[in-house]
Amino acid sequence: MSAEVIYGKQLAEELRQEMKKEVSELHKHNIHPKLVVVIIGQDPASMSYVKGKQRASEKIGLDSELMELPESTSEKELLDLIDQLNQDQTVHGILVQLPLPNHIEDQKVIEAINPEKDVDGFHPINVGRLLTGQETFYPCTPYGIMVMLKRANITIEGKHVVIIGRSNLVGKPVGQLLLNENATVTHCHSRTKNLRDHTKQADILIVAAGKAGLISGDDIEEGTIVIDVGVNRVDGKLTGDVDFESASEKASHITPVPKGVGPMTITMLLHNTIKAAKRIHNHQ
Ligand SMILES: Nc1nc2c(c(=O)[nH]1)N[C@@H](CN(C=O)c1ccc(C(=O)N[C@@H](CCC(=O)O)C(=O)O)cc1)CN2
Repeated sequence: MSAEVIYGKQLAEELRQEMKKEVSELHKHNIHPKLVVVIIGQDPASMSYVKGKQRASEKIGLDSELMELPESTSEKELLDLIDQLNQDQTVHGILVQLPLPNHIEDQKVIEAINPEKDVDGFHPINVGRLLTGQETFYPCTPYGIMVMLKRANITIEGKHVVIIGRSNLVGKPVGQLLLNENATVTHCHSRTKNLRDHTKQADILIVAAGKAGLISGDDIEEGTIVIDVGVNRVDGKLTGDVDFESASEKASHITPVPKGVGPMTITMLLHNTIKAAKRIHNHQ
C-alpha cells in the first residue's frame, strides 16, 4: 500500500482564505478581532513560530501585536502585562508563547489569562470544558488534527486511536477530543512497556513524542492512519517522529513533516481568535 499524504499546509491555505472573508464581514459590523502574542526571550524556534503567527494574522486581516520581552522579564511583570491585556477591550485573544524561561511558572501564566481570551485553550476552565464535552477554545494543534481527519473523510467513531505522548499541549487534549467523538483511545508514553504491541493495534496512530524516527513501518499494520506531530531538527533538517518512507508503504493515510500538522496549529489559532471576538461581541 502507498499512503495518501494529508497535507496540512494545503488545507491551512484553504481555511485561511475562508477566514479572511469572515474577518472582512466582521469589519462591516465594526468588529476587529485582535490577537496579542507575547514572547519572552529569543529562542530561535519560538521566534520563528510567533513571527509566523503574526504574519498569518495580518494576512487574513486580523489586528495583531507581537510583544517581544527580554529574557530578564520577571514573573510579576508578565502577570501584570496579562492583567492589562485582560482589561483591554480591543484585545480578543492573548497567547503567551511556550516554553517560558525557567524562572517563570507556565501554569501561573496560563491561569492568569482571561479564559474568554485564552485562544490557546490551555486555561484550566477551558480544559475542564473540553473534558466535560462543552463548546470551548480547543488547543490549536489537537484541533488542527481533528480538522485534518474530518477533511480527509476519516471516520472517528468506533476507531481505536493510539496516542504516543501525554503533554498538556497535544497528547492529552487530542485524546479527549477524539473520545468526545466516540473513538476508543489508548495513551502511550515514555513508561509504556512494549510500545509496538500498542501501535500495532491502532486504526489511527498519533505520534507526539518529540523523538525523531520513533515509529517506522515495522510498528504499524497495513492500513493504519498515521498522524505525525513531531517537530525535530536532525542535522539542521526538520523531521517528524515517524520514519515517513517505511510508514507510508503500509499506512492508508499519513501526514508529512514539514507541511503536515504544523501549519494547522497557526490556522486554528486564527480560528480561535475570530471565535473569541465573536463571543465577546455576542455576534453569531
Ligand atoms: N502558546 C503556545 N506555545 C506553543 C504552541 C502552542 O500551540 N501555543 N505550540 C508549539 C509550537 N508552535 C506554535 O506555537 C508551532 C509549531 C510548528 C509549527 C509549524 O508550522 N511547523 C512547520 C515547520 C516550521 C519550521 O520550519 O520550523 C511544519 O511542521 O510544517 C507552527 C507552530 C510550542 N509552543
